[in-house]
Amino acid sequence: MVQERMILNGITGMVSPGEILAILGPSGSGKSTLLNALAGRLQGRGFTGTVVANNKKLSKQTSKRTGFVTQDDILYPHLTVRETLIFCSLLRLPKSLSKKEKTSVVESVISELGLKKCENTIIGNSFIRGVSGGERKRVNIAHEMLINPSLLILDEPTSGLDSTAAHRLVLTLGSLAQKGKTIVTSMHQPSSRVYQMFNSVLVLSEGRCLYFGKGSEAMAYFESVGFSLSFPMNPADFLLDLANGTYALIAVFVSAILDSYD
Ligand SMILES: Nc1ncnc2c1ncn2[C@@H]1O[C@H](COP(=O)(O)OP(=O)(O)OP(=O)(O)O)[C@@H](O)[C@H]1O
Repeated sequence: MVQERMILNGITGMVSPGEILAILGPSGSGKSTLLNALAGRLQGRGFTGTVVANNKKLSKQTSKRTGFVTQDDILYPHLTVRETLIFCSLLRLPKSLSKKEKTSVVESVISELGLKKCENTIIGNSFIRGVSGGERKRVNIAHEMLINPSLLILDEPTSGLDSTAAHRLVLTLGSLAQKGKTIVTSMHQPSSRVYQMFNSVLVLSEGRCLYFGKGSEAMAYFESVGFSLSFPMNPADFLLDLANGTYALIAVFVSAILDSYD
């Protein structure tokens, strides 16, 4: 018999055009599952709850306007960046567009994602040297940008990138948001300068929502409920420690010591 398991429970949140919502939480907390639910990819697979876009239930029409950048890519190592995007545009863009129009969509996405410098470099893999890790992530985003999505969902787009490349990538996401896109991204360990670019954050801990609100107000909220910092640190690290239960453990430990003095 198949055993059922609760992966997410009682999550509520919202995000508007022009904003970046970051889903934070430790490994296994349910970030990818939540992103899949938001994209309507869990329907009929034990998913209960409601996801609405512009006050309407998700439909085929909304899925067509949703771009989903997965954690693992499936790019052809021998194609160049430009060839990859042309190939994808020929497959994904409507038949009503001519080849010339599809190519011009590719041109604008290449410049929007800052890929001009490497457009003729092959993608590569672990055996054949190709684009850098950061450029590869951008190609994945470009892949989804070809369909001009209203909602762009990204699963750990900065994993494996150094802090500078991660910051640059999130700056690009910020510029897409400024053009009116709605961005929802999971992120494992954002630096403080990346964290301050999020409009709102949703912190998950074992499938439950620990915090949903403005990124800039998270620390004040946790301070108001008794979790304050003893020294300055990256808010994202603090939230991850909370989600991992580290602070709760410290609180229990301190109270146990106090009890032993009574
Ligand atoms: N189809 C499934 N069947 C059983 N368990 C699942 C399934 N999908 C996810 N899980 C479990 O649900 C939990 C959450 O998984 P999920 O991939 O959403 O976490 P995550 O926060 O994205 O993790 P990571 O940061 O490591 O990618 C994990 O314990 C995972 O093993």
